This record gives sequence, C-alpha cells and structure tokens, in this order.
Amino acid sequence: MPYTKLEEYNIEVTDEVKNKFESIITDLGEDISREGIVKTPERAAKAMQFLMQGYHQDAAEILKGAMFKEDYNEMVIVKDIELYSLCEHHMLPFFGKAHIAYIPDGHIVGLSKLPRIVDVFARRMQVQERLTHDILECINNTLRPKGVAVVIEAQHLCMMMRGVQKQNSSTTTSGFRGQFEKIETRNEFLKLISSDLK
Ligand SMILES: Nc1nc2c(ncn2[C@@H]2O[C@H](COP(=O)(O)OP(=O)(O)OP(=O)(O)O)[C@@H](O)[C@H]2O)c(=O)[nH]1
Ligand SMILES: [Zn+2]
Repeated sequence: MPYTKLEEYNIEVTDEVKNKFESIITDLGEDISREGIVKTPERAAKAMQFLMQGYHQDAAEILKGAMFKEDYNEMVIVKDIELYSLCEHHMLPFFGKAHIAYIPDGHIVGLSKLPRIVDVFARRMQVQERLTHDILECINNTLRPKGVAVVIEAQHLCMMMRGVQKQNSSTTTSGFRGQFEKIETRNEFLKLISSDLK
C-alpha cells in the first residue's frame, strides 16, 4: 500500500475493532454503558489504528522521495529522534530515542525522512532489536551509503507497569553497516551521541 498519513480511519476496521474493545472492556470488569466511556471503544479503535499505521506505509518509498546527488563524504548524524512503539509481546508501549548516522556515497537524503522512517517502523508491533534492524537495513538498501549506524535507547512499559516492575532500567540496541563496522568510525559516532546515552 502507498505511504499515506493517517488522517482518516478505515470505517470497517474502526467498527470491527470497536466491537471487540466493547467485549474486552466488559470482560475486564468495566460497565460499557457508563456515560464517561460510551465512546471509549471507538476512540481506542482509532488510537490503535494510529499506533499501527506503519503496516500501510512504505519506508523505502519515503527515502526515495528525497534522495539528492551530492558529493559529501562525511558523517551525517540525526540524533534524539523520539519514538513510540508497541512491544509485540504485551502490546504495551516502549519509548525512547533513536540516533541515526550515515556516510553518503554520492547521494544524501532529506533529513526529515530519517525520523519519518523511524515512525513507519515504530508504528507497529515490534521488538526493539527488530526496530533497530528495520531502520538500519532500509537506509542501507535504499540510500546505499558507505556506512550506516542506528542506536536506540528505550524504556518498556511492560517492564515498568507490570512484570518485573523496574522503573529505571533502559535498553540500548545498535546496528552498524559498512564503514561503521570499523572501530574508529563507530567510536566517532558513539562519542558524538554519547551525551544522550545514560
Ligand atoms: N528482546 C526483547 N524482549 C522484549 C521486548 N519487549 C518486551 N520483551 C520481553 O519479552 C518477554 C516475554 O516473555 P514471557 O515470559 O513470554 O512473558 P511474561 O510472562 O509476560 O514475562 P515478564 O515480562 O517477565 O512477566 C519479556 O521478557 C519481556 O521483557 C523487546 O523489545 N525485545
Ligand atoms: Zn512487552
């Protein structure tokens, strides 16, 4: 499916998911006819469509839409890209920051497209490791740079609100391709983003 911003919701999906949320809310002990929550199943159905819109978007097409020929051979870093995703095990949010770097090989990419593809891959059911890889491989295969690096630092509500209930742990994942596989290049990148890593 083509890349579209989710400004309208699919009526049939909203209706189906709304009915299911009515059952879920009832099964969990709430009174679905209570005034304050009468519209909650529909709101939740729309919210979940928003949070999972990435399935209907094409990250490679987004990058291809803003690739420009340019002889710039230095590292380009976009850091502190906030992200919100859903853990695929519990469907609870995990959230944090992504830091992306690449070294161009004849083409640069419109800077805003990097946060855009983070959102495309984050807005679906994910594990942090796969989210990191999805972003890395998309840039590597589409832009074909000399190197690409992705670091994600995130906190998982499934480890905070429930389960082990640890409030201060965070998880860091990373991936490196091309010139970033060389230790000096990788270290330069890590040093430049290190103020953001705890
Ligand atoms: N590797 C990885 N694990 C994740 C991620 N998000 C959640 N998890 C983990 O997925 C695991 C699922 O384990 P299970 O034992 O099947 O589920 P559970 O009984 O709910 O586990 P607890 O969370 O320990 O209560 C848990 O250890 C979660 O912490 C992620 O992005 N990456
Ligand atoms: Zn989880």
